[in-house]
Amino acid sequence: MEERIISSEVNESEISMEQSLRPQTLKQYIGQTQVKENLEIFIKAAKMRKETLDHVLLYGPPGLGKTTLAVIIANEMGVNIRTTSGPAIERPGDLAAILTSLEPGDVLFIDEIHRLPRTIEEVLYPAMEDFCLDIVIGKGPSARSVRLDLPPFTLVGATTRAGSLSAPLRDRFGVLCRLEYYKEDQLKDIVLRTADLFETEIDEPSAAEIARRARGTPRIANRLLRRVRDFAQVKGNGTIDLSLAKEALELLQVDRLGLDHIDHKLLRGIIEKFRGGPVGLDTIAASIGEEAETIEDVYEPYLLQIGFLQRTPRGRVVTGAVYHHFGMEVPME
Ligand SMILES: Nc1ncnc2c1ncn2[C@@H]1O[C@H](COP(=O)(O)OP(=O)(O)OP(=O)(O)O)[C@@H](O)[C@H]1O
Ligand SMILES: [Mg+2]
Repeated sequence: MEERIISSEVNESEISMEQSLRPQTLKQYIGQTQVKENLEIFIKAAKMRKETLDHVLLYGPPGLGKTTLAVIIANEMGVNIRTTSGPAIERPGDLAAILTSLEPGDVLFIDEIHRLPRTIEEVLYPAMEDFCLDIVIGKGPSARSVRLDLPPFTLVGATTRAGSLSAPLRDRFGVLCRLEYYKEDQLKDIVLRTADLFETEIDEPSAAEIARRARGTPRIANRLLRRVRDFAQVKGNGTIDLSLAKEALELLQVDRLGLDHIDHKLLRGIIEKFRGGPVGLDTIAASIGEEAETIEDVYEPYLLQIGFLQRTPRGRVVTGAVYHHFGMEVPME
């Protein structure tokens, strides 16, 4: 897959920069009001009772702040966080090693928890429910099972695919938090906050312009800001104003809704080759030379979110908004 500036997934070179931009407290975390309010109450209550926080599942598209929230939860609880991911835990022993090394109250963060192998999931159930671990020692007829007590801990799981989580695992989380795409004014605040951390001067209209093209996603907003800042340094005096921001975004080929040439290819393809649809996902995939799964996971979610695409039982359909966006006439039925 080619690199896209508006990709919601993190690229290698951004990882350390992202870490430095992460808000550290619920107060600093912009948007997601409902999730924040809930967490604030649950955290307060757990602290008053001097208990660990219930297990928390964070789900939603990439780049919306799941990892950030996991770190914040640990900070607000005043405990350590241990981070791992579903695919990193291969054998029950891997999980046992992590669990037995936790301090009471710690947060264990499992990213991409939907990719946890089933055999590991089963080890996790009693750990989540009763803070204990059943492990089998030895092999064959002499094998016996021993029960190990664990320190009480909070599991924070994150996933972009809540639907792929098994029901028994999902049911063991006491707190379910669904992250939503951000609104423009929230993204604007995120851009202003990041610019402040970068010590870059930017005015509100420019921040709003970047926010508008960020596909509801803080990660993309921060990435666009970084590119615009580079442009301002090279072409100007480092300060970002609206005309400079627009010029930079134009060069990045991100249109005023945050769509790039791949989105355009996809949407125009459906209009030109399939009269706007309905057309099956596999047919679209073949016609633009992409994997169906990539379209479904990476390209489509935002287009569905802004109402440019609709899923029907007979396939994908582009909406009138797409014709307007391209300055085309909406065809008569
Ligand atoms: N509410 C927020 N306020 C300010 N910045 C945010 C917020 N949410 C996310 N960010 C910023 O966006 C970037 C991406 O966030 P994060 O890594 O937490 O996303 P994620 O949901 O874990 O993504 P992935 O699914 O790829 O793991 C971080 O650098 C963080 O600084
Ligand atoms: Mg993450």
